[in-house]
Amino acid sequence: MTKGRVIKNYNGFYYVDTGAADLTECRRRGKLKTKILVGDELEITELGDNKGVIEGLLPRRNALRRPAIANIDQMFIIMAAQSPDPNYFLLDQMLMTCEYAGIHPKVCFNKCDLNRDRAEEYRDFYAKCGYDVYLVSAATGDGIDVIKDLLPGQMTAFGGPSGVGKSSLLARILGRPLTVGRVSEKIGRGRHTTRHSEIMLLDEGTYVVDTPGFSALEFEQLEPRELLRLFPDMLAYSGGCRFSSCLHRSEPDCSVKAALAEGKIQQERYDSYCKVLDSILERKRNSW
Ligand SMILES: Nc1nc2c(ncn2[C@@H]2O[C@H](COP(=O)(O)OP(=O)(O)OP(=O)(O)O)[C@@H](O)[C@H]2O)c(=O)[nH]1
Ligand SMILES: [Zn+2]
Repeated sequence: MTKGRVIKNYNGFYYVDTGAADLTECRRRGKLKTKILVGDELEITELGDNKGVIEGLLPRRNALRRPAIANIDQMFIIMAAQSPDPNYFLLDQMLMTCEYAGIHPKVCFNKCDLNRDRAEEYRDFYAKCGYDVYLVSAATGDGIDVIKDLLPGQMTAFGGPSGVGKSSLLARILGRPLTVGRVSEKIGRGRHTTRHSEIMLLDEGTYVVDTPGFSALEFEQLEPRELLRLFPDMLAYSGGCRFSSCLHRSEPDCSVKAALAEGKIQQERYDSYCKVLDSILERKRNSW
């Protein structure tokens, strides 16, 4: 049996990178019931002629829901320093979506040529929350090498809201337009312009994946108690609350609110937490 990773799912076939020069075109065994995602690591039986059968999935380390991608080693949330202007709640929602998937993301501010001061403000803020923040400009090339150096041996995903310059940034990082990939050359399909998630194989063991349609979870569906886990900077202070059921909103003797008062938790983060908590509680009230 051979181990490999699903790079692309197309027309019912899974294209698997086994480290060989060519991808292996696989179908799944009928008895295999689990849904297979792009990024999944699996065991295949090779049938020769770059064809194979998927025998089973290796355990998943994490999985994004939208788009569905498994086993992301690192994820960058891209924001713009300006146009579109960043905002804390939007970025918090994207960070929460990653944390929910089991991914502690990094943050990258693009368009720093337009407003470096604001990018630095955000960098300092999110560094205090425990996130690595990178300042770049796809226009000038500033900071791009630092990102490139983080890629070898990893599967890296890039996500972010529309218009932040994700395509420009990826083109800079990859040194070529996003719509032409080595993967599609390998499959022999040449140029393609569809934007479903497809992993680009840069080098052995180095993958880059775009996340078209990446958007925040519908947090209303979460349980109130699940929410704090999505804010690692606040979770760290929750151990000392008087009530084990504390939602850190209006309960007395709350160690999260104490940390907020002492400036150990930043107000904007707590505000994001409360905003989402309120929408969850509102949904619960309405469903009774
Ligand atoms: N000043 C400046 N403009 C940039 C930079 N990066 C991208 N842009 C511009 O921002 C606009 C959006 O860039 P795209 O790369 O298309 O952005 P995108 O995030 O892929 O956009 P979607 O396709 O909507 O997801 C374009 O007009 C780019 O020229 C940058 O670093 N600085
Ligand atoms: Zn509390």
